[in-house]
Amino acid sequence: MVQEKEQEMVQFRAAHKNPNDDLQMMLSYMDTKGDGSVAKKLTDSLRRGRPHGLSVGIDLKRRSPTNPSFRCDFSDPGAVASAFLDSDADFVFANCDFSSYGGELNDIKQIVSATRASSPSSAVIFKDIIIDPLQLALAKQLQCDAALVLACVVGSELPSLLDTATLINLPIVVECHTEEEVKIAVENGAGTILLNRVDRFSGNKLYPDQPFAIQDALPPGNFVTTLVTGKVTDTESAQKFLDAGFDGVVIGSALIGNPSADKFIKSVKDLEMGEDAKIMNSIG
Ligand SMILES: O=P(O)(O)OC[C@@H](O)[C@@H](O)c1c[nH]c2ccccc12
Repeated sequence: MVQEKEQEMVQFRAAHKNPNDDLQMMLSYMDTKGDGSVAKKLTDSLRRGRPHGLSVGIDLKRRSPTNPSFRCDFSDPGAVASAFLDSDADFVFANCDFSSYGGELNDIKQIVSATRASSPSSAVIFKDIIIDPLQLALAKQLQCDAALVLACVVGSELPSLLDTATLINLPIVVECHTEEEVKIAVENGAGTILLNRVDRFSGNKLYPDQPFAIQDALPPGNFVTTLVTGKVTDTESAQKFLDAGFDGVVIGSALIGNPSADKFIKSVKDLEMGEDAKIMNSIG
């Protein structure tokens, strides 16, 4: 996946190499309008379930690299996004990487405009294999509320991508698998961490309890927004994430193309933190 993206980026960089190019210009100047409202919108949307409930995000994908049997050929991604938001989902990941997720730029435009129209406070997060700052500028140009960066893909480039994101005032969601990745992300100022339970390096194996194992790497005081993803298919595990203090879950194949999706969203959103967990989380 990363190699394919590298190839694709050769052309993309060439198309945007002129210093007067819109994306280049965006990367060259600090966004001085940054007053914290962009970050606040994202946090509010990702923490809409708080103080005692979970938020639900949708991974709007037609294909899944971790689950080859999944496939859903919707033609109007804006309408699909609106339908999920009407069913009380809180935010949407819009997929850009065609070969892995079956998304494309036009999809993102449609998802952004449909979301602005039907649920303006809901965040749209640009999801791609991000390896170049130009992609952050693209996410900003498409008016996404944030972009996803995979810690395992960018490695030592993570701090500089986070700096670029700060410069252009685009919040970043950092996807992490390990405690080490969480530490590096947090040390470098990441405001939102997405913990993925599916490890792409070990043949897409599911580690159901991984989020709990790496929670210690998060700073105390709820400053960082935390989401869990990877084969979230039942309310029992969602309840555990809620009690452990996570803010939300991101769900893909269990919702896309599922005729009972609205019921599943409702059942997750109806969960309430257990009494012991309320005490623990108010201290932690
Ligand atoms: O519920 P699923 O089909 O397991 O997929 C969701 C998610 O784990 C996966 O698509 C994913 C991996 N990384 C992400 C980052 C953002 C959104 C979604 C994802």
